Amino acid sequence: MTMVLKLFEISDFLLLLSAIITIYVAQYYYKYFTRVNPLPGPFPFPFIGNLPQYNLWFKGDIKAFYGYNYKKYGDIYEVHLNGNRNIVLARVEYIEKLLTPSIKNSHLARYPNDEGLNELGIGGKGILFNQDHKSWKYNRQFFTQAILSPKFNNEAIYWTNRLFDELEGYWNKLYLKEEIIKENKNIDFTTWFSQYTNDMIIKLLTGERSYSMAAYFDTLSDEKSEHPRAIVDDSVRLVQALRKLLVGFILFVYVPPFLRHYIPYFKNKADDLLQSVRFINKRLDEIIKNRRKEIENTPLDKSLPNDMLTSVITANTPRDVNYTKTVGGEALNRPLTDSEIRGNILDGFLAGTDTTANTISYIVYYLAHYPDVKKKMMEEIDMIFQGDKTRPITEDDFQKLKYCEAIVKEVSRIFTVVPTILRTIKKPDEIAGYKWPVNTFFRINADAIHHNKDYWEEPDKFNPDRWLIEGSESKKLSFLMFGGGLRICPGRKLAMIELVCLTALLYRKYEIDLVDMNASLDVVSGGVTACNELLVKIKPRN
Ligand code: HEM
Repeated sequence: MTMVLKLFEISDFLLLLSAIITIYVAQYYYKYFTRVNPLPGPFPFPFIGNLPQYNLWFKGDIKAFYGYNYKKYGDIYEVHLNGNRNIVLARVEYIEKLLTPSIKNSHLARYPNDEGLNELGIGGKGILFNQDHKSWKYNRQFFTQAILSPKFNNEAIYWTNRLFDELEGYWNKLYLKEEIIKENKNIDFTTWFSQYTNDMIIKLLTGERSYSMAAYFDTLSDEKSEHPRAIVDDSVRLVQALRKLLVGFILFVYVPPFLRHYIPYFKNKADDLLQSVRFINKRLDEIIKNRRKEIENTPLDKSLPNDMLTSVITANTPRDVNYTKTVGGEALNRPLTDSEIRGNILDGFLAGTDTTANTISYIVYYLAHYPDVKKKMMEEIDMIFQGDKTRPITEDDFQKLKYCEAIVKEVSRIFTVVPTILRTIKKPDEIAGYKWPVNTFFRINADAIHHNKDYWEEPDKFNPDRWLIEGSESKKLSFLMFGGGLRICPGRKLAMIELVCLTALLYRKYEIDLVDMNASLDVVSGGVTACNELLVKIKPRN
């Protein structure tokens, strides 16, 4: 009897469960088939949308996934991921409203919701993850003021040279001694430049030295770097926490709170990330506090360092030459709080390291495959430096390195490091010929736009010269290396300084060859397309 009851109970339970699932599935597909503006796209599954196609077929590679669907479905299609309907756009005519630089443009949000980012403590602060229009505008004003100032640019050129000297010091010991050159050792270029950009951005943003390159050198060499171990370890801890946040924040954007809070796999990851954020905040707060003290103790007539931290601390104080009385028509003439300052510094790190480091790897890859381009570049470099392989690069040199600049742009067009750009509309609007409700999530496929023959002549040809032909400016919004509109990358000048100067510093002195000319680029593409490894051999140029 109890057996029968038990069976009855189990079958009842299964019946109930299957009824719930059937209702959910029916409701899911009812919503899907009655959605506003149905567009072509891969067919979604209940609960998981297009996750199987994205994860199983394309191994979570954004570039490959959106590239494949673009070929199949065209300039406008939809995919369903992470509980959101993504409208994917690949024509400049479709994105004008989203990326118009007018202050009247209200489509400034990136993500459909910011609950998770707020929970992580990075939403509503700084600029990168800030979806609050007023607060974003306020912070962006000071970020831009700091990073685009001439003295910041000079600082960037100075540190590009200085850290390159440090890098060469390590390379000399590891790869370039007479007896080692014969061994023809492989260098993982990507890892070195990832460490380089960490050290570079931390110095420029905070004025503090960090020792990522030294730490990497220490892992490769028996002879250790000259920097005290404790200082190296301390800076590595900060960089590791920052990198964890950079890679992991997406968990707080797309994974539902229930999973983050209660399901062990997600909860452990979420807790780990929250701990990293607490650590980062504590370290940055210490740095901010110390700098405030240093500034207070510096007489008004004495100049201050040129890093971003000093600029944002002194913004809207008597030290500020650009005292800003209004921001977007509103009186916001107060200095930034510590929490706002922290948000801006954090954003500079998150947005300014991997983007730059990976681009330099792609430049090396393309130059190796296009000897004619490399030859032309060498002519420019040799003309400017006249055989001097060691003098620091100046602002004047940077301005003259036009072909190097064209190479940076062409590599970024043909192999785009940020393949898609995101916007969510916060009021209904007509976009790409359809009327969309509030909170529609758009993904602009920069990669596809960069390869569209309507905007580019022979789009698949790697041709830096296209950037130098007078009067052949690319069509508005067809080049999205740095995004566009009001949220365009504020670090673009810094990025160009780093990339152009590094290209010249590297090639004026070294011959750089790929270890395997037949290998394609080894990349994984998320928000940023990251190079896993780029093995090269270097030797001094004759
Ligand atoms: C090759 C290097 C770089 C590339 C390709 C790049 C690309 C981008 C792109 C595509 C965006 C999104 C723009 C949009 O949504 O329209 C962006 C935003 C941003 N970038 Fe960069 N970036 C680079 C370097 C840097 C550097 C060096 C910094 C600063 C230190 C920086 C700071 C930022 C910030 C703070 C944002 C957010 C802007 C906002 O939301 O208002 N980036 N970047």
